Amino acid sequence: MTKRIKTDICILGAGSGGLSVAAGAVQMGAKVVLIEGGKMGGDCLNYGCVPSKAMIAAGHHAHAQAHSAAFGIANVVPQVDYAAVKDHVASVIGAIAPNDSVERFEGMGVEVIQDYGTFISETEVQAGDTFIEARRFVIATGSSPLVPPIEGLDTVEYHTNETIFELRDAPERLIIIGGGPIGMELAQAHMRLGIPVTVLEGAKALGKDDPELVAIALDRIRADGVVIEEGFKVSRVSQQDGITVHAEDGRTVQGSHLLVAVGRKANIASLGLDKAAVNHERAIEVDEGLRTSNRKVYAIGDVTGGLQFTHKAGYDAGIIIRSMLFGLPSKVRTDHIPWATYTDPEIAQIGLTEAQASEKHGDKLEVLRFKFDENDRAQAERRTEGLIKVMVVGGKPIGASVVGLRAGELIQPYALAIANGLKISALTNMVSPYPTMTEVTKRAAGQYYVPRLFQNDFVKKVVRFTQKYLP
Ligand SMILES: Cc1cc2nc3c(=O)[nH]c(=O)nc-3n(C[C@H](O)[C@H](O)[C@H](O)COP(=O)(O)OP(=O)(O)OC[C@H]3O[C@@H](n4cnc5c(N)ncnc54)[C@H](O)[C@@H]3O)c2cc1C
Ligand SMILES: NC(=O)c1ccc[n+]([C@@H]2O[C@H](COP(=O)([O-])OP(=O)(O)OC[C@H]3O[C@@H](n4cnc5c(N)ncnc54)[C@H](O)[C@@H]3O)[C@@H](O)[C@H]2O)c1
Repeated sequence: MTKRIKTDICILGAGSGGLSVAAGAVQMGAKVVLIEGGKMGGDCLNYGCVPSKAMIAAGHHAHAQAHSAAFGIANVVPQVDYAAVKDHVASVIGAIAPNDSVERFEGMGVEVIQDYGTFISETEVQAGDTFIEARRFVIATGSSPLVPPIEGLDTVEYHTNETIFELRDAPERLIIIGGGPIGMELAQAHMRLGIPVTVLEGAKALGKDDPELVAIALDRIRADGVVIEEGFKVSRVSQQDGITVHAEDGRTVQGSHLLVAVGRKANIASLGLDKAAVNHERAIEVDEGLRTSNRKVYAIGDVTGGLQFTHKAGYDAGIIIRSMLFGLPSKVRTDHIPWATYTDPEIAQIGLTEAQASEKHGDKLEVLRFKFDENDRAQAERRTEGLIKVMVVGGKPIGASVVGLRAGELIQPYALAIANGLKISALTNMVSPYPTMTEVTKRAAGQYYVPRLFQNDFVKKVVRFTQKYLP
């Protein structure tokens, strides 16, 4: 039966971005309709961040069993039950799912429609038999795995992030096409669970991060046993001795299972964007305030392209709530959005990398460096492979890059500093408890003062003078 709804805000997509808008807007008094065609929680909860980090955690435990001898504890060969690991993954998703559930959002007062939505005009969306007119629309439909037109791919059974976490029989040998964050995180997790993995990367693995840091991470990932073939331009895939992937240069790699992880495509195909007068090419085009070419329609998160992270979708949500609910001008910025790749060691980045900062600021750039082997906690943990670099211009950090144990946590003081335009002295003024890994963030900042204080003749003269005459 046809139903018609008039509302303040209608959101398409209940993933990281859409849920944040819905929760914020309804709790501040707006009437909100939330349309979700797939699973509540979107990619992050069901096929992305959560299952991948749960698998990484399982891999970490298996790896620790096999690598404890240096601590005086005998190594053992871990007995991995792949299906039980998947039960663990499912139970972690299950533990978080209530936060994103229909019941929770209906409890807050959101009207949730479980169907796919499509624009039928500039002011109306249809979802099943329901027609929704809204003062403002939010497109938060996310992205899907990009499956490139590789010859023969459609003749073999392949996985993407949408199916790999459902697989319960352990692959004998896993091939992953794509050495980005998805490929490398899942490669190392599987390897540590006892599954031989080969990653086929067309260019450079983890190519979006600082190459010096990436080299440190890749050394350890290779030491775990992952084979990483870079510059591997896939020409075709065939069903031959299991699955065989062929490169343009004649290399071939065989495996029992194939995971394709070569990037994302925005979920825009069935949104009726032309009827909504929303400009788009590969992703939805938005202005600085995340408004589309139709002023009533906003777009946030993965569907806009750019940085595709859960915390970016959540940040976008805050920007448009300000604008939709209070009419206040608000602009997105991206210089303060960090990211982390949860390989072991992790790699984390905020702001400009050294190469980007050098290109932009030339001689004005100072790069501060601190290695983890000078950190006592890293020594105690036997995790001394690690490096932090901080890019400083005019006394302020404009970027930081970290590789090492818990880099995703260690980047956060710099996330705070860059978000608030703090000087490098804000980091050196901080007192870190000893012994913690976070001390590396302060010690890196401290390098700023080494030439200014410890290698400075003028300072030395002043100190000699004061030592003569100070009572
Ligand atoms: C394997 C993997 C690991 C990842 N790990 C991390 C990580 O560790 N940290 C991190 O920050 N990011 C990570 N990401 C990225 C993160 O998952 C995304 O950036 C995030 O989910 C984007 O949120 P979103 O709200 O834009 O879209 P999504 O979370 O994808 O939500 C979009 C929702 O819209 C729904 N939808 C689509 N079309 C319609 C329609 N027409 N009508 C109604 N509903 C519709 C979809 O079903 C979906 O539920 C990972 C991604 C993957 C694939
Ligand atoms: N820890 C995290 O925050 C995290 C983890 C996973 C994913 N993500 C998000 O999901 C996005 C998608 O991840 P992704 O790893 O799929 O994409 P990506 O675009 O980051 O990396 C894809 C890789 O595949 C390679 N590639 C592309 N086509 C290829 C081909 N035909 N043959 C061989 N290699 C090919 C590219 O050179 C690139 O290195 C990320 O950019 C990120 O925004 C985040």
